[in-house]
Amino acid sequence: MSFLIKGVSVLGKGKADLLIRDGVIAEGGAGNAQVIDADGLVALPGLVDLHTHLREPGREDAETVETGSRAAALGGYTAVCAMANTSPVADTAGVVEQVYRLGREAGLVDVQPIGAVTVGLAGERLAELGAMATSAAQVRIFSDDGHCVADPRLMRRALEYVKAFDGVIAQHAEEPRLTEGAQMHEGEVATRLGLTGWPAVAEEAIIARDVLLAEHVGSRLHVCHVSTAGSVEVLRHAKARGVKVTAEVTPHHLLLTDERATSYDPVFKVNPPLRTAADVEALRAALREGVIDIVATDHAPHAVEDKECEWGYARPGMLGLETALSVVLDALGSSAGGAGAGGAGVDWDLIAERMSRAPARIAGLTEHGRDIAPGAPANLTLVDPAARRRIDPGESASRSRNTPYAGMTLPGRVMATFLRGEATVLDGKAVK
Ligand SMILES: NC(=O)N[C@@H](CC(=O)O)C(=O)O
Ligand SMILES: [Zn+2]
Ligand SMILES: [Zn+2]
Repeated sequence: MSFLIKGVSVLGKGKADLLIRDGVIAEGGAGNAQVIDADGLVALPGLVDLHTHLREPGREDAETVETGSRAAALGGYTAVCAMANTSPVADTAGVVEQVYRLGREAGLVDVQPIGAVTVGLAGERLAELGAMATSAAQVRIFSDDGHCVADPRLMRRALEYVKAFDGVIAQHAEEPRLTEGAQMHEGEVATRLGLTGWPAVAEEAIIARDVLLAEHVGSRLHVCHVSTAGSVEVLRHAKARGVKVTAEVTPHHLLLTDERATSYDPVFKVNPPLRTAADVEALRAALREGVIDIVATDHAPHAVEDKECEWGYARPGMLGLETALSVVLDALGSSAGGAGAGGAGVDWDLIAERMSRAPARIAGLTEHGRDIAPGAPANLTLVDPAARRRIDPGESASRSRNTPYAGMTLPGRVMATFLRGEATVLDGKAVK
């Protein structure tokens, strides 16, 4: 199968024809390639998500590897890293290999399993990190996400252990003693609503500790879902000292604030919680500047009974894969004076760096996040920057419906996605 993508603007610059053949960006005659009219479309390297919850094994009613992969492809992704908080937990070679195999079978994106740091995410003893690293899934990222590796000695040992194979520990930074019973961001809104607060310092204290630990042992640390202005300052300081730390921000923390909780709609309940407008501004600036390296979705599907209940009982987490690029275009566009018609003013190279190249580098996914040039694997996505779409939860390819953007109109639309030269999305629709 080959494709000729006609008149596409690669990273928003100029116009070119792209030939895809035998899984790579090719040169030469188009032959009998299927022609795609890409007038007005922007080509980006396929997006890479470093933080996705696929819920399989264990909660296939909320998401499966296949449904989550389809949502990812529709969002422009060609690779996702699947978090370990499944049931059973992905803390053995057997479970990570199962998730890896399910991803290959679905064939919609490359699914790279993340291994748990501790057995059962219990924070008591290290999981079989080496066995997961040498398994068929070749795990390089380890995380207890959903839980913080709170014990500093365990965190130190995990950081030391993964150094041998250039692995990285992705930390969910939340000091558990400071967030007992927490329901939302600790601040004015929480006081008004009478909900227990999740203070910014619970995140910042763990990041500060962990960058010092990473510096001490010379290992790589990745910080999940950074949500506060104070965390940005800690990261800035660590990076200036040369600590090997990278960080992510979610689309929702770039767009939404704790004011959303006034609706008491649990769709806005998430960990870490939605913060203040000042935090949102700081996160946007940090992402532009590079203090925050990447956008990661933290796509967290939940079944209806876990979300459509009282706030206090609802599980934290929200969908993200299908809306991430649009939210980022909206968030980065608006404070830069507004993305113009047809995406004028969008820094596409920055989008490619923060949503494809840098996450691919952190995860060690060498086939992704490559320049769109002859010989490179044809992992790419075509975006219509002029489109605007109203988000309808019923249209989601995810098995869950907990999108916080329902009814909002967002810029940009993914029109096509290619994984190793095979179309996974065409005309804005999933191919299989
Ligand atoms: N983000 C969330 O609120 N929830 C995540 C876990 C996590 O990312 O901490 C989940 O697994 O549902
Ligand atoms: Zn988390
Ligand atoms: Zn998560």
